[in-house]
Amino acid sequence: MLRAAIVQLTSSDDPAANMPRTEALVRDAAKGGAELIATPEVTNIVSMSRARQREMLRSEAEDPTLARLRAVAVEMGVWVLIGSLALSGESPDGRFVNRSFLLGPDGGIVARYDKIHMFDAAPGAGEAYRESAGYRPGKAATLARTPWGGLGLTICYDLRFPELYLRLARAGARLIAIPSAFTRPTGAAHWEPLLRARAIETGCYVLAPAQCGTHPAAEGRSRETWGHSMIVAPWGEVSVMGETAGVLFADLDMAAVDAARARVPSLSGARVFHGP
Ligand SMILES: O=C(O)CNC(=O)[C@H](CS)NC(=O)CCC(=O)C(=O)O
Repeated sequence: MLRAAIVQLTSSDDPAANMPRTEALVRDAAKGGAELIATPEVTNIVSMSRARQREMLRSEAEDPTLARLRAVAVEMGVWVLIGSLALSGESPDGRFVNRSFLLGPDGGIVARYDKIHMFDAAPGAGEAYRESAGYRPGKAATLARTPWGGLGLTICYDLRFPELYLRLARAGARLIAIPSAFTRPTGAAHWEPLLRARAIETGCYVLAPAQCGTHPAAEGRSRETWGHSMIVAPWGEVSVMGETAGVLFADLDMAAVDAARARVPSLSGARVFHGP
């Protein structure tokens, strides 16, 4: 059994204000017995302003949220998946990166992953995002080794690209992280079915900690996120949060991965075919 926890947050555009709230919930999760604790996409800052991001963001080496959570991982003796940090100074073209970190219980960085698929979309209600203008996309899928098996690292909009998940599962993933900051319109329409589909088609546990609530407006644009953080079992059963910050625990029986794959062997059953 793995006791896992996901943390739901309403991150603001001030990393120094977000950090103690994040740390408090990670500590609550550890005190509740969680061995693996996952936080949402852009745990350190949600901002609609590139100017504000340029002012507040730091490089990986200087990021205070990363340093703080590494210390918490050591102190509490837990694995922490920082869903992502927005970081500057990592790309020669001046763009930021949207990077996940898996921390081991010794505080070491076990794996890093830069979000591959950038959210360039107009999901409705006058909202438009051009993530690729602000962030440099990653180019490499990442599978981390953990005591519970392979953990595939992905982020938010990646959820819509099922090939990535099939490749992670075929390479050995038994757990997949999908930390997110979903919009409200796409969350209402797509969040749960896409997460359940990824869990069912890969036969993996899916951990999907998300941002929720209302984030600071800037440049005349506001931002709300969907919340409803979820843990999905390989057979598709869901544990779900509401729309406010907090922690969700789940006891994961890793044998359910093998059981689901034995009942329906679609992960290993793909055939080579021609066309269209
Ligand atoms: O902007 C930042 O600082 C960090 N990046 C994000 O929050 C990204 C781009 S706006 N959000 C998503 O990918 C939501 C995807 C989504 O909602 C969907 O696929 O429907």
